Amino acid sequence: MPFEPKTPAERIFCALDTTDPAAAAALAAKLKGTVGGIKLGLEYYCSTGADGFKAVAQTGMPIFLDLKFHDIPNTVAGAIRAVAPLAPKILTIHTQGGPEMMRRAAATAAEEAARLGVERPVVVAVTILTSLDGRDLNAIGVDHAVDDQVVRLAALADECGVDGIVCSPKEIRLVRAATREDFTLVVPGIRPAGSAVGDQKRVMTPKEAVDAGASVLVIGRPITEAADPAAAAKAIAASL
Ligand SMILES: O=C(O)c1cc(=O)[nH]c(=O)n1[C@@H]1O[C@H](COP(=O)(O)O)[C@@H](O)[C@H]1O
Repeated sequence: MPFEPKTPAERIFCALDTTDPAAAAALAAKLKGTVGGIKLGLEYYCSTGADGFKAVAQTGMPIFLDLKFHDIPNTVAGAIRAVAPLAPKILTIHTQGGPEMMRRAAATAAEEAARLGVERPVVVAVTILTSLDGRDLNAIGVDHAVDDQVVRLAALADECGVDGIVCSPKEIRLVRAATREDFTLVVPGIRPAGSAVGDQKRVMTPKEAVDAGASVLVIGRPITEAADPAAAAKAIAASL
């Protein structure tokens, strides 16, 4: 199930990395209409759980639940069943759990959504985090260049039947060439010209990422730390 946004703004999912459900719901309401959805990740979910998810979901915004599941296949399948009633629009797992884990994750997400009668989440697998560079890969024993490793993991994820991957904007063109046409490419590491890079190492501007073939742009601090987040999101959408 590919993710097919109809407008530039719908491609943008704003990452709300906070522990405060009231603040997250208020910001989600403010961003409604200027972005396609909200991404809730480890910091938020570990602090607020399913109730925190529901607090943001009741704004009506599609939710991308980014918990990057990475464990043995049975445990990941159980975690997917546990979050399935929340019916997230997008859900992350990790390629590095391996082929069997990815296959089980894709199958479980489909089976559980059908059983519950909810829309199936778009399941995407994280390749190499955008905070890593070649030196970091070498430090964990991977001797391939970042590009090569991302393409290898993307092709494996495609083979295993997940809907797409998470990669940095730098690898989009290579991944597009190595995967099926409707593969969903979720891309963090997005920085409008002039904004602080922070802990991200492989970045591009929103327009460069969309021109290269990104399906979804994950953008956090350039929107959430702006004096006027809705205006910042609108300016990014206009730049696309
Ligand atoms: O899976 C992700 O969303 C993710 C993968 C990755 O490789 N890099 C990455 O930054 N992310 C997430 O994307 C968001 C980026 O936030 P900003 O750096 O503030 O724009 C964060 O919530 C990260 O958890």
